[in-house]
Amino acid sequence: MTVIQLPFVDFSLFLHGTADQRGKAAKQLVDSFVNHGFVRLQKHGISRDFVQQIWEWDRAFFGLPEEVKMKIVHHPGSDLQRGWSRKGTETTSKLFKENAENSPKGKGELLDEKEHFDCGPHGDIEFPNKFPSDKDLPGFKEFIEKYFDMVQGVSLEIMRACEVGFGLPENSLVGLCTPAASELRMLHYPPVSLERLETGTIKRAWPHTDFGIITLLFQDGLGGLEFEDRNKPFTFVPILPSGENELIVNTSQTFQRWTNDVVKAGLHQVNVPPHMSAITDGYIPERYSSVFFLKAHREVSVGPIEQFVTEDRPAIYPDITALQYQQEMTGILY
Ligand SMILES: O=C(O)CCC(=O)C(=O)O
Ligand SMILES: [Fe+2]
Repeated sequence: MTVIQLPFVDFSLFLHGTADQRGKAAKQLVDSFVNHGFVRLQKHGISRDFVQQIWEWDRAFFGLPEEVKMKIVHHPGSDLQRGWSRKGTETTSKLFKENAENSPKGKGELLDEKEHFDCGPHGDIEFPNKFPSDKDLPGFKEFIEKYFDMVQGVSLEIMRACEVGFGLPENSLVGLCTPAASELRMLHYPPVSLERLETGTIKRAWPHTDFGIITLLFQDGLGGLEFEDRNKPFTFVPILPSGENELIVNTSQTFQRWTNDVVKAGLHQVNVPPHMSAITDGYIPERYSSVFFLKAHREVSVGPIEQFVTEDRPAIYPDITALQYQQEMTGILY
């Protein structure tokens, strides 16, 4: 049996290399997106130190008393997610009918065993951010805003690499992402018993694809993220933490729509980490991760862009705005 190896791309070659190196790195990135919907980036410009700080803030936020997190609770609906979503709120299983089809019948709702904090761009007027007060968690808002800007910047460089890799005009993708409408998410997966997972109605996250253009992800040392083996649809391969300060990037639905299915969204889930040694007394330890959903500017269309529409490949998706699309998809999650 051959296990798929997800390629590593040294992104510093795109950021700082010669024209030839930039072109090669961009091609590797785009090939991995097309083939797997996923890639791992090394030397992406976010330091190991900074990633450690993400885990510290993750622990600080999720360690707050429930009544403090309740002050910024997210209310389910089609509005963009802001503030704290408690366990059992977002239900990724609803995004793919295969989840219900594959589950043991009559076992009830398929829930995610996770809580998260979400925020949008600074000073978002349409969907205001909800941060804990300075009294409840001093420094959190400042850290998150700095992190947002940093990772939005890396995302736009990845979009530039996609422009080069696909031979698209400069700014044809980057220009669709400004002003920023992206979302940053901090995640906590509480400890969970194997017994509970074995009911077949609970997963850390059910197989799903994300709604934005691309998703940038850091996971802690425990692991658990898995991507689809496209040779065997709806089966999954773990992305083992390599210890290399890697940034995992997956393609999402807006990219699939823009490229008229040339770049398909990467299907993924969060499962029991593959090393059984991580399991103590029948419990899987808690896990932290953080994701950044690069989103198109809200007024931009998520229909196919002109370079991906030809006589042989007519437009598959309708022209609706990124905001309409996002709200439609968010509503399905509850
Ligand atoms: O925690 C992870 O590794 C994945 C999270 C995820 O897929 C999501 O929030 O969309
Ligand atoms: Fe996801």
